[in-house]
Amino acid sequence: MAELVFFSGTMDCGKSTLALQMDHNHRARGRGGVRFSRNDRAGKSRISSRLGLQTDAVEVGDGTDFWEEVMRRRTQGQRVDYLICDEAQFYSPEQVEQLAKVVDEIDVDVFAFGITADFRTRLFPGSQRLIELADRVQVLQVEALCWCGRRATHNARTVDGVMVTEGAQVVVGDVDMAMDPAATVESGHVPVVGYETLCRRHFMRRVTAHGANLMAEQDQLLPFEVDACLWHGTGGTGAAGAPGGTAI
Ligand SMILES: Nc1ncnc2c1ncn2[C@@H]1O[C@H](COP(=O)(O)OP(=O)(O)O)[C@@H](O)[C@H]1O
Ligand SMILES: Cc1cn([C@H]2C[C@H](O)[C@@H](COP(=O)(O)O)O2)c(=O)[nH]c1=O
Repeated sequence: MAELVFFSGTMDCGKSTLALQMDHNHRARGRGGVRFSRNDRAGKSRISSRLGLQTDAVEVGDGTDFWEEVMRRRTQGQRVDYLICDEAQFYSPEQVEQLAKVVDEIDVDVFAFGITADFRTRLFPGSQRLIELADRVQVLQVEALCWCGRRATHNARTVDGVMVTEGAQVVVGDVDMAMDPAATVESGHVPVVGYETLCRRHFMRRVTAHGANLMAEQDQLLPFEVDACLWHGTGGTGAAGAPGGTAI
């Protein structure tokens, strides 16, 4: 029996890699599939993984109707056993309902991949509908990490290196683009939007890796020893993880 599965997690946890792997494995066994994506970082009509793999895909737009897409291909004699749907957080709730219909009415497996929540911790409408309708929501095994070493559960947005909680829901970007705010003072500068995965504690406190390093530098200037028990000791990678630092 066909299934609608939502593979979900934070940014940078391997969703697109898994999408490409699943497509490969199903195709290798003779099944016919169609790959879809929307707003991939590599550009239109692509599915790209940070591991270096990328392939072509059908770009989903506001007008895409998944039911019609599958029926058209089948009418033309193309075999369609499954759909790979990357960046599914950007699909509309109606499009997710079309995916459910494809599963239930014509027995096509749908494997959807996407983040659940935006930089304000609010569900994307497409992800919300997937959570409501999917046969299974599968959280990816590979965990993105916060700078402190804890599992990352939230996607923070930075503008010129500073975490923000206001702005448009959709801004395509990557996790490597956070920059030093001090480097942005020259005139004519176009703000750089980036993302950073954080644990809930540091998301709520708005402490990114850059902020944590700044605080650690300030700590080192203190003329006295700060009680070591302030350090939460989770094995963080930044200087802020060092014993003796202020608890952040
Ligand atoms: N140079 C690298 N070596 C090994 N693994 C890497 C490398 N770069 C990225 N990765 C892995 O790729 C994952 C991101 O994969 P990707 O499919 O692009 O994520 P997502 O689609 O969830 O944003 C990272 O969590 C990491 O495990
Ligand atoms: C949190 C958040 C993310 N986005 C964008 C940024 C990326 O282009 C994609 C996520 O891609 P990934 O393969 O999972 O890394 O979503 C956004 O538009 N708005 C947000 O709030």
